[in-house]
Amino acid sequence: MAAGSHGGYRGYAVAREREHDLGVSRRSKDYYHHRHPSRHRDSERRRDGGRSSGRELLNGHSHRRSPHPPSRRCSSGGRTEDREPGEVSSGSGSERSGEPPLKTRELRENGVARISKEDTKTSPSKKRKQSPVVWDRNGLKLQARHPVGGEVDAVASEIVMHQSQSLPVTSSPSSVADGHSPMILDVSVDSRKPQEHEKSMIVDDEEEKYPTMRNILTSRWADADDEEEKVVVPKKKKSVSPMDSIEQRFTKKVTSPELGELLVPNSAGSSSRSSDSGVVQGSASRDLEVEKVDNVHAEEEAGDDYPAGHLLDSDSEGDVYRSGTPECTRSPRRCINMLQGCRSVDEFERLNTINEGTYGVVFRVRDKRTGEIVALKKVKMEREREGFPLTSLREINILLSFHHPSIVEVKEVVVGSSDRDIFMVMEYMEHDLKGVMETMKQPYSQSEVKCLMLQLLEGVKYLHDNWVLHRDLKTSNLLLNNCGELKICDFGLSRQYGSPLKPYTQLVVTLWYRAPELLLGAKEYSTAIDMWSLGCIMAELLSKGPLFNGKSEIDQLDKIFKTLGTPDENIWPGYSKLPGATAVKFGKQTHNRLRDKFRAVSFTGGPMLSEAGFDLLNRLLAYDPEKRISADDALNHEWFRELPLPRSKDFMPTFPALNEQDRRFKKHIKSPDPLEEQRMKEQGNNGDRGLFG
Ligand SMILES: Nc1ncnc2c1ncn2[C@@H]1O[C@H](COP(=O)(O)OP(=O)(O)OP(=O)(O)O)[C@@H](O)[C@H]1O
Repeated sequence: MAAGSHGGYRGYAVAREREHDLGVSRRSKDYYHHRHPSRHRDSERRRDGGRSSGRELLNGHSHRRSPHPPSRRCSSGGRTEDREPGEVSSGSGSERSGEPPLKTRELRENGVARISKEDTKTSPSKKRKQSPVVWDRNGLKLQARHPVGGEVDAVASEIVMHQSQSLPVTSSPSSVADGHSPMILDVSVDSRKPQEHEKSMIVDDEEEKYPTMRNILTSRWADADDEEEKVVVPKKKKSVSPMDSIEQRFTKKVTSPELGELLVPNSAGSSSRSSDSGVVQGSASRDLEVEKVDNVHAEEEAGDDYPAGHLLDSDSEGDVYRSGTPECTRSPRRCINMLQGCRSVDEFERLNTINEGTYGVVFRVRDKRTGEIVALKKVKMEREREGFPLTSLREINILLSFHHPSIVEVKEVVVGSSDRDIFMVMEYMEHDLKGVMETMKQPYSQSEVKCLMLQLLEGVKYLHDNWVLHRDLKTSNLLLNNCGELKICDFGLSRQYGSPLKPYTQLVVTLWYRAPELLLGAKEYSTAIDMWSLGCIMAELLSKGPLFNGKSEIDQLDKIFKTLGTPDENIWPGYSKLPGATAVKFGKQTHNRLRDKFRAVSFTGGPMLSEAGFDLLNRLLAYDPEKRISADDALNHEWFRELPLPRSKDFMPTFPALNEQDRRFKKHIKSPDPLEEQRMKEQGNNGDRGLFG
């Protein structure tokens, strides 16, 4: 049991008063020394009052700059090695450029970075990190780099979801060495599909209109080994018959499916299978088909000719592009029965419903076999006309691939009695941050916020290092347990991003946490959107209330501008070119008033934030996405090194397990969610129609 759990919540309040953000427990110091030995030495040396050096203009606000601006380099190896068991890891054992994944010298357009080709070519020392997840692109020929190097047919590179193949916590894409997308796809245009290729270059929305073969079998594990990546494996896949290939895979896997493992059917269209834990009878209709039905992305819906229940594997030739007959018989090697080998949901005893979100309902259950309490998230299918919801597929794909202490773990996928009952089995967490804050009388203290922010930043760094944008970071998507651990959940809106940036939909991120570039219509965006959300979350942790709680996009922008000042070309080059910048006239607010909300010293009980803390907050909320601090740099920010030091997880407050209750009908003020917004727009019930109607 965590030390902190002895005291419970009442003890916590008393302890917090005692701490009062000044005294730091010896344990806490030990934690810090242990965690950042070199940083501590540095900070000892630096504690000389030289904190008033540079000044920098962020958000039009002149503010103090840390005397030791966060190094663009992140301390790497030491941090990982020195970690206490269970401590979050930055996940970076690899080299760092000191810049966010996409950063090299960049061209700027609409305030959003575009990578320059010359730069990518002239950075031979930088190595692109492989993305763990590969989405197929219809109309494009996918050539995936084999984990041990070289290019292989995308189908050949299928990777079975398997615990032992978890993506290493260490990763750092750092940069792009060859100017290709970090998706590791050598994309050559299928000459038969010129128009499709052109379309795919236009916008993400467009690209995603196609019923692509996104599937959870094409995940790929990042491989930090330079040498291995350089090895070229001959394209032997072409010479292997599809059926051979399937059979090989089938015979290898069918007998003992591992947790989360996805199996290939032994014959086209047939999917009878059993597992030792529960027989799951299948049929073609039980298979899952990846269908392009993404509620959020304003994407074109798939043709009606895809029956529900098939998952198509990637197609390296692009020849099933929007094809109307996805039956396995037509293209057996592409048919993946991802349910094969999955356990039945009957193997779990339902304890209670935790919550019902937009994309699924979450239950607390007990695994009858092991007695373990886990969370089951049922994938919502009713909104899908057919096929498997893309959002859920992405979530399953990413969560099965990722293993990090700050990211909720999906253990396996299980199936129910009906074709459409698919569940993710996740580690169970007692609370989510939003629920916890609603029950707290006082906000978290600075040292507690530091503990939570460090974990959050570690998780986000891991995602960004692995080329994934979460795109919906908010307090209800941050789970907490009574061991003081924070884990990011809900990857329904997440997606892989690449280099160069491509246009993506703006309708992502719950309104209150949505970055200004999204609100202003930027279609090219990157990791900075998640960092903005983190700024909003940090402020919320400190004040126990949302920072910008707009009711509509315009209201949201208005609230941001009133607090941070109205942006202009000086503080945000490219701002005036953003579609929304001229669409609405906002009142001119010249000052950044953020400091008024977070005082360095508070006599009124309001949230307190030191200069360094304010500096970090301001950098997270920088208007210009290029100036916005990266997760890597934020982890190295002075604030985490100054007193009060981050609280040890062991001493974080504990609360009665909120998730043992049914929280579905609890009334709370909720930020409009992108899916709800989309629905309202579809229904023409837009209230405030937003910047773009
Ligand atoms: N692993 C878990 N353990 C305990 N509770 C969980 C877990 N995963 C999710 N929950 C609870 O269920 C809620 C909804 O989960 P999640 O956000 O994944 O669903 P969603 O349908 O995508 O929700 P949203 O509408 O916020 O997008 C969370 O806020 C949390 O309270």
